[in-house]
Amino acid sequence: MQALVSVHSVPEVELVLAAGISLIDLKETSHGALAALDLTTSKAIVVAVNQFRQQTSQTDIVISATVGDDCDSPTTLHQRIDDRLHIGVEVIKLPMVIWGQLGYQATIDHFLKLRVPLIAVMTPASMAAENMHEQLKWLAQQKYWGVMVDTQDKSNTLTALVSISALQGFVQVAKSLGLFVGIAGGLQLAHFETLAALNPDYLGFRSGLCAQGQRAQALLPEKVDALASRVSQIC
Ligand SMILES: O=C[C@H](O)COP(=O)(O)O
Repeated sequence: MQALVSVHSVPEVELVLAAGISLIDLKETSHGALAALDLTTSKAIVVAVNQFRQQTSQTDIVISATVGDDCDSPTTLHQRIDDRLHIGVEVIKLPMVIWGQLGYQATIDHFLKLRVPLIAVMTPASMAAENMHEQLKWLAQQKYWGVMVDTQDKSNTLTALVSISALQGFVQVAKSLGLFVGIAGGLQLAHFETLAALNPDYLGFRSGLCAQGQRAQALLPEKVDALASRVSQIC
């Protein structure tokens, strides 16, 4: 299992890479849950990751990016995805309000046909929905690369909103369908063991690694190190 950490600057990605975290997620953390990071900063982060790759020959690093909590049109979505792929982002995360909306299907299909790895982000409420299995099946049929659950309201942790058994069902079904599956949403380090036991492909973190548990604050090196060490202990 791996850990994903959302970063919003070059110093942050350097900290995270040095600790041994392999899933690097570009995100604007000052507002929203899946806000897109500006392209200039995103590009600088990608350059820093590529330098690190060259220096260390590490091959398991993956760079993902979000494209916004919402979007105003398919054209804007196309542009946002294209821009990020162009600078070297490898995986694109899409919120449910975008991937679940018919109006965006043609745009999304375009990138799926190009084999661009897309992650569909699901809401906590959808974990308990009767059609959760069907939705995962549909995502797999569409050839999404992965799926993850994440919270929108960062004042609550995922575990306060979704039962462990519902998360277990989500992970099991997604994995059986060949989707790369992640769990995130206000997770603290204390949640690590319980959620890692569900055997997702990754756990995603931001708030729980920041000063005062506030995702807009800086990442704390000791917490990033503690996360990396927990990951290495179970791998
Ligand atoms: O994709 C992972 C998220 O950025 C996690 O953020 P969070 O821990 O603040 O919910």
